[in-house]
Amino acid sequence: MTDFAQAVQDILAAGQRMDNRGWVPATAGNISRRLADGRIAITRSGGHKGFLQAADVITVDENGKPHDAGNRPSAETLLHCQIYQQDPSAGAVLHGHSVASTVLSMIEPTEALQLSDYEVQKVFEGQTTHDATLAVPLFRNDQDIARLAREVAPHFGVMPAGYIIRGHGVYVWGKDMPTALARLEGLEFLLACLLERRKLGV
Ligand SMILES: CSC[C@@H](O)[C@@H](O)C(=O)COP(=O)(O)O
Ligand SMILES: [Zn+2]
Repeated sequence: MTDFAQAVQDILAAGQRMDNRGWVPATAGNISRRLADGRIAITRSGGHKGFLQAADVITVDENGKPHDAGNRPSAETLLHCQIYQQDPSAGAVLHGHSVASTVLSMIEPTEALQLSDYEVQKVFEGQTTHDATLAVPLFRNDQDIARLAREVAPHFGVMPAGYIIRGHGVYVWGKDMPTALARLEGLEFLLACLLERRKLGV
């Protein structure tokens, strides 16, 4: 199987998994995988990520330009390209719109969601104990993706392999698709816990 064919399988399976968990409502979310030759396999813009077909995955260069000019990649392709440029170890990027990430990022007055005392924090690199604090940065939503990317830029190297756009959703990445999926699942679990606690007022 070619690297691209494997990436297509990875992306379709990730879309189904994210849809099953309720993280990609309507046409929300986008998914990509870096190929060994440096190209990026990414979802087309606008499709439902739970029902992706092989033809819904296309390739772009490191700047987000589609190799076939007729293809329209995800509207947020630049955010994926930025992650691959800033983190050479990144091999897969996932973006979803869960209820917890949307609601918590809208009501949090500070610049980050602080997660501590949770065992599951350890899905993120550098988190070796529940005693540590995982600070997931929050960025203002912006339809100008290049401007949004400039807001995110200074945080690489400081933030964990994930961030949240307010009222919008999460970006998470990892060295490969299983790692990115595990981080997304871990982060969504933590956000769900935080939301429950806010509802309980504790
Ligand atoms: C349901 S609207 C969501 C979009 O505006 C966007 O945020 C999104 O996540 C999906 O965009 P896409 O261009 O399909 O990758
Ligand atoms: Zn989105």
